[in-house]
Amino acid sequence: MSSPLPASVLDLAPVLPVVVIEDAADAVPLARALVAGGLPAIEVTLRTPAAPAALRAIAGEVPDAVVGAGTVITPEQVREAVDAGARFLVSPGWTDRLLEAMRGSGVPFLPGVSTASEVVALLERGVREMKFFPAQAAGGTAYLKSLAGPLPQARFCPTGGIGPDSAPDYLALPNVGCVGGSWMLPADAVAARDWARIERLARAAAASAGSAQVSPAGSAQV
Ligand SMILES: O=C(O)C(=O)C[C@H](O)[C@H](O)COP(=O)(O)O
Repeated sequence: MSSPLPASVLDLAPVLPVVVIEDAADAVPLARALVAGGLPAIEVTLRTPAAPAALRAIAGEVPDAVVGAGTVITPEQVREAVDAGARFLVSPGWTDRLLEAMRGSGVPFLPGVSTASEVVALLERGVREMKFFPAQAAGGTAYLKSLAGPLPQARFCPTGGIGPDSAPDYLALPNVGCVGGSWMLPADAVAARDWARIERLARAAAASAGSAQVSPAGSAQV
């Protein structure tokens, strides 16, 4: 069996690849390429009909991966994802109904925020770890630095528009635990099933995270 997971999604790995899978047959080789490149925590978005089968395949066949579900926006999807083997849940936003389902799921979760009021509302509900989405469009590192003043207890996984150049800047912030993104999974590489290229890009992403001044709380590995 796999080792126990950290209680927080932010402490799984510094870089969380965000995967969109059109063909469930691609799930296992894609996950193996990410793991081989040093990215063991993998978010499979529930944006495609293939997603539940992809989750199930990775959970069953890639023991070194820690697979979770992204784009979880309904309580029904919480159940579907956990049933398929998701070991963490990520959402681009949140509602009280969704939060209740995520809390009841038994796996760590990250609701998404993009404003100070949403952060305050989650803190009020006892949630301190959040996805910051869409990171670049919502204000990037400058916005997260500004939040750290009044709201230092909140920690984030910024996602959305992050690339190899900006990832280390995010990871250097004290209120960032990990960054998410799809930059190591170009659509043409996935379409061509170029797993070797994806492994190279994953390795570069993992290395750039290693070169950032990661805060101690964000540096834990699986
Ligand atoms: O699907 C979700 O739940 C989302 O919230 C959106 C994703 O996190 C971003 O689409 C990934 O960002 P990119 O690296 O810009 O591709």
